[in-house]
Amino acid sequence: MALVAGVDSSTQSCKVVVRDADSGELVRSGRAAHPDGTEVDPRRWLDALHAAIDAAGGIDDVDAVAVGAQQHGLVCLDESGAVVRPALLWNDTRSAPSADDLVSELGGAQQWVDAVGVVPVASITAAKLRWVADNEPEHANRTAAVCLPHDWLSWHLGGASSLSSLATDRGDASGTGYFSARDDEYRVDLLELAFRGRRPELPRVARPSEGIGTTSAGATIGPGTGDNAAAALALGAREGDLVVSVGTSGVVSAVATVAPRDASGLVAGFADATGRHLPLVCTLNAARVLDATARMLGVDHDELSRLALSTTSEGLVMVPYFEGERTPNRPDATGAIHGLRLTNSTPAHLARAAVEGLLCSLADGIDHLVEQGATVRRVVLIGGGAKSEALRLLAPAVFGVPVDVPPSGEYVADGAARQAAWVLSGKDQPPNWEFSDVPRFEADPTPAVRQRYAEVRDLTDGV
Ligand SMILES: Nc1ncnc2c1ncn2[C@@H]1O[C@H](COP(=O)(O)OP(=O)(O)O)[C@@H](O)[C@H]1O
Ligand SMILES: O=C(CO)[C@@H](O)[C@H](O)COP(=O)(O)O
Repeated sequence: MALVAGVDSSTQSCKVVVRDADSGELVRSGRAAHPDGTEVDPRRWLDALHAAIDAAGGIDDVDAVAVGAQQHGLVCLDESGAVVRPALLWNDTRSAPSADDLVSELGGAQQWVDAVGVVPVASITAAKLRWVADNEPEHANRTAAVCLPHDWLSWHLGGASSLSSLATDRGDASGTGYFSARDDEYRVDLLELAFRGRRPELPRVARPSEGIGTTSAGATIGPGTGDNAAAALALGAREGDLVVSVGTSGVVSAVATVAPRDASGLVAGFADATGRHLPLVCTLNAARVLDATARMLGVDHDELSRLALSTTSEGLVMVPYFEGERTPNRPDATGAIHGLRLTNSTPAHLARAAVEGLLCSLADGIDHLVEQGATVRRVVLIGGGAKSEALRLLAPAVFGVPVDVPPSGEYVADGAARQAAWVLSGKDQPPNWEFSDVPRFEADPTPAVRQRYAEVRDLTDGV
């Protein structure tokens, strides 16, 4: 039996799954925590990867491995391959003014969409490069190569021999702001614009099922990809499937054969891991809104969910911009509670408002994707937040459509494992792994909840 391993190096933790390459059956798994914070030394990701691999019983017996990881994070390397400064993560908003500068320097949002399908916001790698160039010129001058979290981990799995052996894939490259998913090529002019004339080496963009190296134990290393592209691959997403992920980020994405061109910047024109496109809306505030609300109420997640389901919100609305927001682009916004009355000032109402506020921000994301031409055949809910029963039960009410919730699992790591099996097979298409029956959640739509959220959403913008 050939085995493959898949990795999800996400914002909060590293997860490893080992699966049968032919059937996809789960053989074993492991995980390890990442440090907190919006800048992280990549070597801590490597520590967590090794700890997660150990927890999964090792990967010396696998034939192929691939890495999925959080998108956009900026890893700067010097001539020797050493890390120049801690990686700036996708949810680090200090680069917001740099993003605005880049948009105006190219002539506006439409110019960026025409060039790379993406309008820079703080999360996009190009904005982080500009921030380093303007604020840490000594680090910028030492930077000989730039890559993304998954590129860097794959490179280390393969021995990290030289900068020229760095490789990435189209899915993750499309989140940099200097790669066009539509034209399948780097825009070195935009890299230079972002890094103020510097031209660091970039990872080679491998084909979706191309091996990019071997581990010390001889396993083939797949190209890997960004976490959202990996999740789509795991779920076998087809046109009409909207994948909603509630992790640290809230993401709504859909595979498409045509690249979107959204000059409003709400929908990013990323690529998927199979050669198609992955129009995507991403928020900064998702599972941690529930974490914070549970903390405020002094309860655990199960109790938060029970409280939320024990009442309606009765006019209480939470706007969940706890960490600023990316979609809409309000990096300085804060969270807010609206509509407090003596009658709704209870832990249960607050719990309900938190779940509904989070779902309303995701529902806005669904609307944006539909406005960009996505069709909705089904909505699939994944990510750590989907473990909340309240989220599962209230999602179809707030979204106004039935919601499929696959069994709790590591879909990003699974997508990476499926890519590894694809690389191993040498075939045109990923292997046909069996999917178990997916429970469908249905509920009467509650448009009044969204209406009330829309009335107050824009009242708090910055401090
Ligand atoms: N039962 C639960 N209800 C709500 N949130 C949960 C539950 N269990 C875990 N989470 C949250 O899910 C998040 C982790 O999800 P995950 O998708 O792994 O995130 P990431 O990919 O960003 O690292 C954490 O914020 C965690 O607190
Ligand atoms: O920035 C994006 C997508 O554009 C995020 O989806 C990151 O890729 C982080 O994902 P999680 O760790 O929250 O799953």
